[in-house]
Amino acid sequence: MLKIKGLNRTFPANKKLDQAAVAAVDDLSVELEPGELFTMLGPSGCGKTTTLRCVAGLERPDAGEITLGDRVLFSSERKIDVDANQRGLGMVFQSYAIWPHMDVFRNIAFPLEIMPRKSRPSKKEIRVRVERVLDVVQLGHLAGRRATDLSGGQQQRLALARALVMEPPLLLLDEPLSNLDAKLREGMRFELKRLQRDLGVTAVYVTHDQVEALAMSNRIAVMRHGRIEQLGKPREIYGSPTTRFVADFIGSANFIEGQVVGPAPQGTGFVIRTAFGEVTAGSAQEHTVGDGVLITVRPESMSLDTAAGGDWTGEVAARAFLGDGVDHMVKLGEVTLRVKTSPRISIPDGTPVRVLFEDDACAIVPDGGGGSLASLEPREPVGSPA
Ligand SMILES: Nc1ncnc2c1ncn2[C@@H]1O[C@H](COP(=O)(O)OP(=O)(O)OP(=O)(O)O)[C@@H](O)[C@H]1O
Repeated sequence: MLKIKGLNRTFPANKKLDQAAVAAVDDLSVELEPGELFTMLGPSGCGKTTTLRCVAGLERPDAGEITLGDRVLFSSERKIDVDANQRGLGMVFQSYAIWPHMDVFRNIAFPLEIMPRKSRPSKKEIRVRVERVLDVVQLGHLAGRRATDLSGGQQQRLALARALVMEPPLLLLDEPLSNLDAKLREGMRFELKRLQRDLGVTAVYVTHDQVEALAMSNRIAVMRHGRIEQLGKPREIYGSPTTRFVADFIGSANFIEGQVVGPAPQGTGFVIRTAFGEVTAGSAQEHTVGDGVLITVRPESMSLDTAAGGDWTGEVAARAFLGDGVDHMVKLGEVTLRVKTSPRISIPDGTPVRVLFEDDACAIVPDGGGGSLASLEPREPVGSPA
């Protein structure tokens, strides 16, 4: 499958525009498994699109090697750089450029019709292939409609059908759902995943939307500054972030500083003393008594008790109704914790509350990455006032 080795792409400085050089992709290596949906996730500017464009052949890397099966697509050492249109990859980008003057059928057939004569399928075969992908993306009943008369979601499926009709060994998807409204985007996530799985096509998916990445991917590479910060299954990335950056970027983690008191009396993990009380936290690493650590806890792994008093007592500072729950921002001294409760619970601002932790709620962040504590304050709740 796709193998990327030591990929580098630096955009040179531009003195006129007063721009410094940017290492958009910095020594990136990764190997995809056949049939997987592999997501590159990260904030704007972390190098996701540049990596994808290098694979597509739309961007020339400075160094590295890209191979697909036993075909070398790019190698700086061997001076190989296969043209984009010779790589035979399927691509769906954010702005899915459909041809407005053609109907749905022609939009899909066209890439086959313009293939070089010796590899071009017969007219009959083109028809069969187009009808098959129309079926897959469930647009068969709209084959004769003008592409511009389709809804956003239908246009998106059309773009996908046009990529699939080429029967590519690898599908490259760059934020293909970002132009759709929230409801449609959610539906398309599952549809896209179903299509990709049913067809058994390997896909590289680029997004900055962590929910999308968690919902769709077999594996996620969280990227930062042109490098992969963590690579793993969605559950691993969410449950066991290995750096502060990943914990903060995926979901809406809380962070609390503390000190190791000793091993937990039961099971694995350590007892951590914090300014607000003690808590047990799991860890993939060894720690000694007195170690300063940072623990992370998910908003949905805590609950609130209005019979306040004792350790972990704070005050509700703000709330936001999210539909499937209520985010309570609880102020404990200098720290604000985001606690997600069931939608039936709404505790008024100013109420003293005690924060309770589920078993295995807390994990010690190994902290391989940077990010100051100040930047790790929970973001404002997104939702309407509860
Ligand atoms: N043609 C270019 N010339 C100069 N700098 C560029 C060029 N293309 C990208 N960059 C820079 O390279 C870095 C990585 O960009 P890239 O588009 O790969 O990021 P991204 O993670 O896909 O971001 P986004 O989610 O905003 O698309 C950014 O700092 C960007 O400004």
